[in-house]
Amino acid sequence: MKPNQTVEDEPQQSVTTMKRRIQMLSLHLTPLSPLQPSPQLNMLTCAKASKLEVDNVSLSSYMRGKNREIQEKIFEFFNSRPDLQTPIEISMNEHRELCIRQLMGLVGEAKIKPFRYVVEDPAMYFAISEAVGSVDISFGIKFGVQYSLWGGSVLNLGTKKHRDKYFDGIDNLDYLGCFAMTELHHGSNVQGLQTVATFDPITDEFIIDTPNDGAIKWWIGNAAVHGKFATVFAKLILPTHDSKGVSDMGVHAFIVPIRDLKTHQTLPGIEIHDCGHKIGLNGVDNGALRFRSVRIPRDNLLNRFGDVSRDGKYTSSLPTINKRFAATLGELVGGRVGLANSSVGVLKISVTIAVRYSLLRQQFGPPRQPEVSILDYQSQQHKLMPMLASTYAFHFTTQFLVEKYSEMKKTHDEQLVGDVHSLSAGLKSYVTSYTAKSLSTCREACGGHGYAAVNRFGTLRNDHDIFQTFEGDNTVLLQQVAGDLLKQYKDKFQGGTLSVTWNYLRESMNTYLSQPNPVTARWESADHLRDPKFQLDAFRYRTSRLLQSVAARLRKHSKTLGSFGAWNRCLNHLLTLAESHIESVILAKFIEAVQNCPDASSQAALKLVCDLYALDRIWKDIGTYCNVDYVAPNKAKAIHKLTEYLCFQVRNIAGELIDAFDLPPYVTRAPIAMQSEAYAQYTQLAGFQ
Ligand SMILES: Cc1cc2nc3c(=O)[nH]c(=O)nc-3n(C[C@H](O)[C@H](O)[C@H](O)COP(=O)(O)OP(=O)(O)OC[C@H]3O[C@@H](n4cnc5c(N)ncnc54)[C@H](O)[C@@H]3O)c2cc1C
Repeated sequence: MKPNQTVEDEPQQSVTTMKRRIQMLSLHLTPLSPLQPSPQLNMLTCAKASKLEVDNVSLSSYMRGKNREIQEKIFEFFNSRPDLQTPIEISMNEHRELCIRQLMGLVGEAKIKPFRYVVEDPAMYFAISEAVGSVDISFGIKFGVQYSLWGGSVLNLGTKKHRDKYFDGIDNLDYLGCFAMTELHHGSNVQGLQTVATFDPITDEFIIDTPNDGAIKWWIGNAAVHGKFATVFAKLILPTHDSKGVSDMGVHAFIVPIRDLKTHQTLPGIEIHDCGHKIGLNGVDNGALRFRSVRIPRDNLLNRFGDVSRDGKYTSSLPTINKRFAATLGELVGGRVGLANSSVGVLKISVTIAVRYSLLRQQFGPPRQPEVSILDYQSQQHKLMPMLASTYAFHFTTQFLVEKYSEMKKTHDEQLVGDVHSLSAGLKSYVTSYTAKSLSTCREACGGHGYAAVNRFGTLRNDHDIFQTFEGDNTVLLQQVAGDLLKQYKDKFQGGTLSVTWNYLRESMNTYLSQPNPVTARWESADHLRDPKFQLDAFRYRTSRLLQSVAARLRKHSKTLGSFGAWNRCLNHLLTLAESHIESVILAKFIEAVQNCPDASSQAALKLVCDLYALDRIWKDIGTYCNVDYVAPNKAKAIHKLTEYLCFQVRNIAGELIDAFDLPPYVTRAPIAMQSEAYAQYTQLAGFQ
């Protein structure tokens, strides 16, 4: 009984409450009579009545990155060149040839030369890469292999002599190249690579060898058909001076010419085979490479982190194999930043097609009234609106990642290096997994027409799927994030400082780990639930709890299982921790983006979307929150109701939110995304006049 309630009021209240409950129940149990308006539609009308007005121009200008102009130039160029557009049906060989022509067209005809941006202006480079991937994902990956992997390894792992010798050839595509790290037996475990590069002091050369079939370089992009060079990762072997033995200096990178520059013939000692037809990305020629005593000059060692002198002495500013290995791999994080960024690009395209079509498509409706748009169904909103909200959330967070990466490239600040490494691993993993799942959801949300190849979900899904695996398998990358969190946690206890993205854990040691407050656990007003402080606290509380509990479990299990066994025993827990942390970072960045938005109407729209992102995530994990008494049952119910309401609200501005991505029709392309002309396009394509 409430404090101001009288005893006489009570039975009256109970009767009213009971009546209301019976009414609610009967709504669920009674089949809708043809004359009755559906309760869902009543809710819709309500939601529509309070529709936000969105100033599309300002929202879209807030969303535009500062490098939008170059993206538009790329879209215009390819839009004007039907001969460079990828048809729906294309054979593997034709697709490979088309991809190389697309690349040549970009550089030679559109005069866009991205190579210098790899180091000088990464934000510009990633913007170009995202736009190129919107033309064709195979083209985007081929572009990435040339400039980010092959070119990036030369710039980031080599020194001035390499830059001077190779820059122009890579830039103008005379030196098409590959990045040969993975072997048949080893992908994720790069330290397990077996290819060897043995120094020969007599000839001043390295001899590259594939010691067994397991060491054949596998999956190497650009190798099967087009590549002239490869950056080959191999164990550096030096003869020792004192005895007949040799010493293994760990994995290093070497430039190995694989085809003749003029004749394009495969060079002696090198065997190249085709990895064949793949599930997707068939415009990229992945190949396998075997080396038999291939000699390369000593200068071809990419020697930024370790060098060999003429007399065979090894020098490095880094003291151990592990440190050199970490530094080498650390220079390659640009690829992950690019993949996270491009994956958001794919998600935007997919959500745009699905939402546009869902607004247009009508099925069923109240009796004797027009049919309703399928986006008016609660289930359709449930599939697509949180996805739209996540797309916005990822957009702002990957922008932040790109900024941090660019800053790191300029300053080489050590703390930033660690921060970007972990953030890029976490975001690449989280975003690409999310996009991969969403592509299937979008296809299904568009019904039969979603299955037509022309509407693109199949190609997008197949081409994007491998984003989850290359540049670091997602499950492996998440473990790096978890490992980093645990290290920071331990350092903190030992008096160290936390890096910027992890700052919130400082508080977690105090506030977040205290028992949940039983009073706030019951607060259920919309104002409270939509307060960014509540939302962020909830995300961070979950991360902090997971961190503390997994640390305790690891300590306990390592006594009996050793560290490897204990890690494996807690693996799922560790992965949940990493995802939870990444979600905390994503929400923090989204909230910041909402707060920084200068236009009031755009800010209101973004706030709505951000609230949906936050509450939907909390709702998805509501069991955890309830189990630890962070959220009481009444609050859980309020979160659910509010999430559904926000879905309705976001649905009402879904068209505007999609338009703010500003994707030209050339990029979306799917006829079902063509707004009002969708069906006309469709029938024309099928051959109807
Ligand atoms: C189309 C394509 C293009 C590619 N291009 C290139 C290229 O140009 N250059 C290049 O060098 N490589 C390239 N690769 C290789 C790619 O980088 C590797 O496939 C990737 O690193 C994963 O390694 P793997 O295939 O050995 O997978 P594995 O490491 O064998 O993984 C298989 C499964 O085991 C799981 N697993 C592995 N280790 C662990 C662990 N510690 N804990 C829990 N689970 C684990 C993974 O999660 C995964 O589900 C390409 C691959 C493909 C398919």
